[in-house]
Amino acid sequence: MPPKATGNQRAGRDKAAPGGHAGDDGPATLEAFVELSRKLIDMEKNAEIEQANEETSLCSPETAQARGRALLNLRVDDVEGGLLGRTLLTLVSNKGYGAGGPPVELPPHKFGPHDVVALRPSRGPADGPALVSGVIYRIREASIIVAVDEAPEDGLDQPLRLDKLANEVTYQRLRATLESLIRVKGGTAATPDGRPLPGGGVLDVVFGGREPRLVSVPPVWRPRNAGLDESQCAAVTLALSSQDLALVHGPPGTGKTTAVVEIILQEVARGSRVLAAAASNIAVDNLVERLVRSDPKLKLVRLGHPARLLPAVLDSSLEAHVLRSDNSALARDCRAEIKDINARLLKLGPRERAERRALRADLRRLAKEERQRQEAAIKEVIRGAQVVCCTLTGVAHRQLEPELFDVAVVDEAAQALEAATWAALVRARRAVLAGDHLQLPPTVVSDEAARLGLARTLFERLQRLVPSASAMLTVQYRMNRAIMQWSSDELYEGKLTAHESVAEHTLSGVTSAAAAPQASAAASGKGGKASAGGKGGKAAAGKAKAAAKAPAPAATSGGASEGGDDAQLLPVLLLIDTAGCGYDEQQEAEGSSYANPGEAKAVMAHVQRLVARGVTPNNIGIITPYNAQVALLKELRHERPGLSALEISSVDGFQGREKEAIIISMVRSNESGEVGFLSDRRRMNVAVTRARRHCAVVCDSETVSHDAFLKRLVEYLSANGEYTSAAELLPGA
Ligand SMILES: Nc1ncnc2c1ncn2[C@@H]1O[C@H](COP(=O)(O)OP(=O)(O)OP(=O)(O)O)[C@@H](O)[C@H]1O
Repeated sequence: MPPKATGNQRAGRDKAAPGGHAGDDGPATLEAFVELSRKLIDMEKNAEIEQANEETSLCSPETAQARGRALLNLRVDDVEGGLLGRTLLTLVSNKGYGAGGPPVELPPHKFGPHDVVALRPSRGPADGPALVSGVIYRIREASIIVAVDEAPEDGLDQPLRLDKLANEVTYQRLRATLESLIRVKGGTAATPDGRPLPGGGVLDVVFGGREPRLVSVPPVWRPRNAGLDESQCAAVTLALSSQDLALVHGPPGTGKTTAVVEIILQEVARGSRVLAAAASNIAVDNLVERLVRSDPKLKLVRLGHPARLLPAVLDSSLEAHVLRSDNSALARDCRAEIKDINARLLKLGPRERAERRALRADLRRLAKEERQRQEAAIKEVIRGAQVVCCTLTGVAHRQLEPELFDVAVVDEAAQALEAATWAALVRARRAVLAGDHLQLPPTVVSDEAARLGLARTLFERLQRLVPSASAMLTVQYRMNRAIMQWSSDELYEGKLTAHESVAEHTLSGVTSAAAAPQASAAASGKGGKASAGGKGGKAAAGKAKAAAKAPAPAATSGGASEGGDDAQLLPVLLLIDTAGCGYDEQQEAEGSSYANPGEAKAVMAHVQRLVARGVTPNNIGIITPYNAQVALLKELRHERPGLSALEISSVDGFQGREKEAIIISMVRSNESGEVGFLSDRRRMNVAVTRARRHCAVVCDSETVSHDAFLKRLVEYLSANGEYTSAAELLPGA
């Protein structure tokens, strides 16, 4: 049974660290893997359905809305054609309708782009028939745009509710992949026209105990991207030399996608046909954008529902290619003729039977021809593509069934379920997997399924199983060295180095000089000093001393006023300690997410201090592992003018992204030293490494230091950055 407090499996639910399977290499045989996976996928599907039911149909509409799974009392503000034949419905709140002003902000919700949703009458039953279902195209503060195949003719002129639907297709496809794996091993898996699926070589490495093979002489290749570093070049060489399987391990900011783009371009240059896939639409789009930018002549097609694609890649979509094709023009002619015949049919009298029959026969013939022309257009575009890009779920789409590839390249492979990854691998002779198993694993709703291995990825397993097939990228292009070093030492055996372009960069490089004088006044006397108040006073004072003794040069900002007050006020690393401030955590009434109102105020005080120093809000991100704290911080943001561009999200929401300044709110503060999933190394690794120039951690050092890993983080921040007590940020609070 899924946890009650669901709402979000990614954040807010405190559970054992997912993927705590160190040393567990998973089932040894393919048969055991398939059997276990079938069971775990069913568990996961049931957990997701149960979660959806609990949060929607089994509770009152108001509770469903409070849990973020439903939005009530909406109205359609706009119906637009476009998006390659789909219809876009813009939904806004009915509240305040008619008052003449702009639509009011939607209540907090957990809808995200690409979610499958149903639109129903607000007053009807939650599990009643939908007026229409579709995919979320865009989300704004006051509106949600849903892409549907066709707008319903009736029913949109009443108060509406929007519900998130469980997406069962994903599970059906995962099961189908598992079945095909058995057939690949037996040599009986084939395309519809009888060609055998080629993924057996990779299966032999993973389940047959065979060592990955390399060509005897590594191929010579001329980089398309002249700026690749040595470790990226080595990864490309390994991938091009591999005869079955290569892994690219890319720690945060090390240019994993840059290396993947180069691998794909090199493969195309030597005549390979490439399947490029990733678990999420956003990762696939990112890859498409980068590939098209690197080689505008590349024959590339992006498969997927247009609502799920970024506008920048729509031009590469299958639909856009098909619309441009000759077959498509002929199909359009058929459609025009069909329309014409239908109009003639309407005008015929009841006696003109023979003519009616003849026109009907014409209609059938034209409809068949239109379908055939469209299918031919689709086939032609896919066949002609050097690179086919789609999500791992999309690989199982009917349109790809007849297609085979020389190499399957999977980006963000450490965030993909193993069964999903195999969908791509069985379609190609060779595979390249890129990812970082030391960042967040795939999202799994069922705790039990995660515990039994569903969150363990093929990438993670292969890192241990065949380390010789893996190349690690070691130069990072994001973080100041002081931010990177903690992550490097804790998770990457100290192997990372900071590229010189970022190693010393600080917030002074992105502040507007105009704001500085005001800033000094706003923040004067608050940086770099320790407070000694309340229950944590002693510890705080002790740590402050340590920090004062060892301020690393790289850990404070330089820039215009090197060494002066400004430098002190914009440190690279900052620990804001709430120990002794009495900011106790609070657990949600329903569920197990936590919030900490006192800590939230301290976080916002630091945001304002940064803004006063000239850091623009769009350069600042707040990361907190708990949904309840995300909601609380968003309320505080709303109360403060000028902060709408400040991003506040769970760790998952920030994976793969970066900000100049990151503030981490750890939330947990209790007498017993409970830290929940804060102790997940991978979660904290992602949080810290989103920061380019400034990382502030707001926490109760006494509580979190009960965990050895977090204690080391607190000590690292104290020793290499500045320390301040939250009491100093909020005097008199
Ligand atoms: N060899 C290089 N020289 C200079 N900049 C680079 C190089 N490789 C990557 N970068 C830069 O580093 C940043 C991160 O690169 P990229 O997006 O490829 O990394 P990633 O590893 O996929 O990122 P993430 O950490 O989000 O997974 C980008 O701004 C990119 O331009």
